[in-house]
Amino acid sequence: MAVGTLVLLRHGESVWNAENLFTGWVDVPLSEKGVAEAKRGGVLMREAGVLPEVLHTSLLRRAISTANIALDSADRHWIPVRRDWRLNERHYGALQGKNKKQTLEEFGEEQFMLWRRSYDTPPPVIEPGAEFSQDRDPRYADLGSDLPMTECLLDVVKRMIPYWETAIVPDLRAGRTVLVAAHGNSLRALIKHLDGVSDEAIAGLNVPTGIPLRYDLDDDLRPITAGGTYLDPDAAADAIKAVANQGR
Ligand SMILES: O=C(O)[C@@H](CO)OP(=O)(O)O
Repeated sequence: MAVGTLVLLRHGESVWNAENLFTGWVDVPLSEKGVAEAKRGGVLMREAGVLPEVLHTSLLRRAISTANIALDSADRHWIPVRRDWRLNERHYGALQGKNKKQTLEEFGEEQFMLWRRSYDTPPPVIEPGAEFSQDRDPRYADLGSDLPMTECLLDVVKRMIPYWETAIVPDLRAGRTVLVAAHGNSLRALIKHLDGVSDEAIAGLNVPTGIPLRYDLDDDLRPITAGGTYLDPDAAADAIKAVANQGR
């Protein structure tokens, strides 16, 4: 049986993206612009004839809302859904809730970019009980020692791959069109895995909000077109630059 189609969708702009704050696991809603981006993401899927048959999301409302809005505008609001913390955004540790511009000014470009984009340097850990910590959040009550207090991208790869292999791959092997609605850094982890991007090169890879990225995969689950295809390539190119320049 042919392997199905994979569609990756980063949530639309959140209110904290708009305010330039590190977000991570903090459960902020979409901004008005983010809602519009999600709707347009659904229109792009419908127009391209990319019709998801199953949805996988994180446990965060910006991804959940984006998927609901996009699928509604693609007339696919009825498909089955699985949600898992393993698709959550990278936990940003003690940086959660901090302003990116101020952090850049306080710590300098090199440290700022290490925390944002290095593969294996996590931000400082968040204190349990801190305002933006998730250690008392009931949705993560069963995680035990898996609950992160900070994460680098390598940590995200390690916790995301088991979900990819046990939950998403079986849907693809069954020939389904699979929508994964997630986050900038959890999708970077997945793209790294899919495209075999090196630890160094992944630092320069950014994912725009709200623009579906389509991957057709061969029998070995390798992308037929490296990097996949954005359903609106021009808008994606502009938005990728904006993400790369955040904090400036
Ligand atoms: O704040 C975050 O959680 C992420 C995504 O918005 O930011 P960055 O792109 O800086 O990793």
